[in-house]
Amino acid sequence: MTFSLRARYAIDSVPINQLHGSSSAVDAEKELEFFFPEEKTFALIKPDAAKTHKGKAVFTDVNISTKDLQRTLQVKQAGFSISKVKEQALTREMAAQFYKDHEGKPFFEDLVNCMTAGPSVVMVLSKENAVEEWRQLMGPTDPEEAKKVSPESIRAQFAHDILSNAVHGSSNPEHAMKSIAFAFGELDAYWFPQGPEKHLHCLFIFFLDVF
Ligand SMILES: Nc1ncnc2c1ncn2[C@@H]1O[C@H](COP(=O)(O)OP(=O)(O)OP(=O)(O)O)[C@@H](O)[C@H]1O
Repeated sequence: MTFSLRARYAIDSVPINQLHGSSSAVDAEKELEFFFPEEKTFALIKPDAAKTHKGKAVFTDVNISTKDLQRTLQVKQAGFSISKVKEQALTREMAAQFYKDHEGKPFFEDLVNCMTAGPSVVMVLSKENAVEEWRQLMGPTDPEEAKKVSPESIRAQFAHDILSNAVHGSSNPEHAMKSIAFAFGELDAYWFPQGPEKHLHCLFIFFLDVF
């Protein structure tokens, strides 16, 4: 004989109706968003890496199914949704503005040159704790250090050197919003619907009485 979850818990003298299941895919999405809010981060594949790896590598575990897939690096078990992606060639003014915190440092001119050497791939990535997790996935700034402490990271695998280090990721949520506005416009930074790439895979069930 089989019992439903509700029936089984009722038999165990736990108040009935303590389970909830989303009544539709739309409700499930709303409830998931409520309990597991997604964060957005800004990610950029720098010109050298975008050129070198163009067309031969893919984001394997990201929910993306567009032709832009061809232009991204291979990232395993990342679990990000790519909400926005496009190719963009930064001007010198844009690159200098983007990295203005580093103005005056000895590598600043080289950094601007590196960022304007060709088109970059810019993306908005969504996931719970996206900012921190993308930075972990990138690895340390210097690929030599990345190879030692985080050999699976993107920089350990794809960076050329500390300057031409394959990828950028926002360092905090506020920077992420500013960079998204910079690349995609204000509206996109503060509101945009989930992209068509985001698929709902799970049925959401939670216990109402556990807290
Ligand atoms: N010592 C250095 N020599 C040459 N280039 C450097 C050096 N330090 C940093 N850079 C370049 O400047 C960028 C910004 O440096 P930052 O210290 O903010 O590192 P990061 O936060 O790991 O990188 P990013 O801001 O690109 O995500 C680096 O990604 C790298 O391209």
